[in-house]
Amino acid sequence: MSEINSFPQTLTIAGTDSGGGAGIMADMKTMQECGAFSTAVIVAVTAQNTLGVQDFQALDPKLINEQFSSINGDFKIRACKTGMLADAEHVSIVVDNLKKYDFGPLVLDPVMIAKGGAQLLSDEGINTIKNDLVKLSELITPNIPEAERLADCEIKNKDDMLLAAKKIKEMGAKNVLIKGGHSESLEVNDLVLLDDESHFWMKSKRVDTIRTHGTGDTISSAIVSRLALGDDMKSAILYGKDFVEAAIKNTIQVGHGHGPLNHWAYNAGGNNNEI
Ligand SMILES: Nc1ncnc2c1ncn2[C@@H]1O[C@H](COP(=O)(O)OP(=O)(O)OP(=O)(O)O)[C@@H](O)[C@H]1O
Ligand SMILES: Cc1ncc(COP(=O)(O)O)c(N)n1
Repeated sequence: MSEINSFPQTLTIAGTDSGGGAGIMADMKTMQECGAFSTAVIVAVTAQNTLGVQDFQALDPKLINEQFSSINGDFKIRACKTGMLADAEHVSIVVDNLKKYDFGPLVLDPVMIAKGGAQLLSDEGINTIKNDLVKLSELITPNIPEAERLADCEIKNKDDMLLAAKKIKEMGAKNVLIKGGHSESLEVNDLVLLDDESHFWMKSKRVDTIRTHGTGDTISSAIVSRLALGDDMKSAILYGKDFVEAAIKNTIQVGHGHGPLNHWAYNAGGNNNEI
C-alpha cells in the first residue's frame, strides 16, 4: 500500500503573474514538468503581462500565515523556494514561517526588478533578505544585478562574479548560483559556488530572443523539484540549467513583449546543447 504523502511535493512562496510567464505560474508549470507536485503560498498579486508589471499588491499577513499553516497541515514538502516578496514586512513573515515549519531545503531566488523594469522588492526588503533570509537558504540564485546589490560590488567579468559569490556565501547561503543572463557576452556563463568552496561554470550560447520572461523562476523551480526528487545539489543545478536552456531555445509566440518560456520543451527532447 502506498503511503500518504510519498509523492515528491514542493512549495513556492512568491507573487503571481496574471500573464502566466513568471512568478508562481512559471514555478508551478516548471515543477509539474519536472515531476513534482507543487503547492504555493501567494505573497503578492501582480497585474502583469509580457509588456510589464502594471500594478501589484502584497497580501494581508494573516492570509499569508494561514496559507503556510494550510500547507503544513496536509502536505509533506520536500523542498521549497522563494521568489517575489514585495517588502521588508513580507520578507519577515516568510522568515518566521520558514523557521516555524520544515519545508525542506530552501532555494532563495532574490527577485528584485522585473524584466520590464518594475521594482518587485523594496530597498528595505533587500536588507531584510540579506540579514534574515539568506542564512536560511541551501541555495541562493541571484542574477547579476541582484548579486551586485547583495554583495555591494560591481560585476564586470567572471572574476567579479566569483568574488561576489564568495561574499554572498559569507552572508550565510550554503551554495550560490549567479546567473549570467544579464551579461553582455555572446556566451552565457552561470557560476556555481558549492558548500565545499569548489566552484564551476555552466556555459551556453546566448539565444538571441526577447522571450526570456521567467528564466530565473524556471531554473530555480527546476532545481527545487530535483531536490525534492532526491538529487544532490550539484545534479539538481545541472538539471535546472538544461531545463531552462531548452525552455529558452524553443520559443513559443505568446504576447507582444518579453514572452514566456516553453516549459514543455525539455520533456519534448528540445535541448540539443551544442556547447
Ligand atoms: N538569452 C539567453 N540565452 C541563453 N540562456 C539565457 C538567456 N537569458 C538567460 N539565460 C539563462 O537563464 C537562466 C536565468 O538567468 P537570468 O540571468 O535571465 O535570470 P533572471 O534575471 O533572474 O531571470 P528572470 O528575472 O527573468 O526570472 C540562466 O541559466 C541564464 O544563463
Ligand atoms: C510575480 C513575478 N515574479 C518574478 C518576476 C521576475 O521575472 P522577470 O524578470 O522575467 O520579469 C516577475 N516579473 N513577476
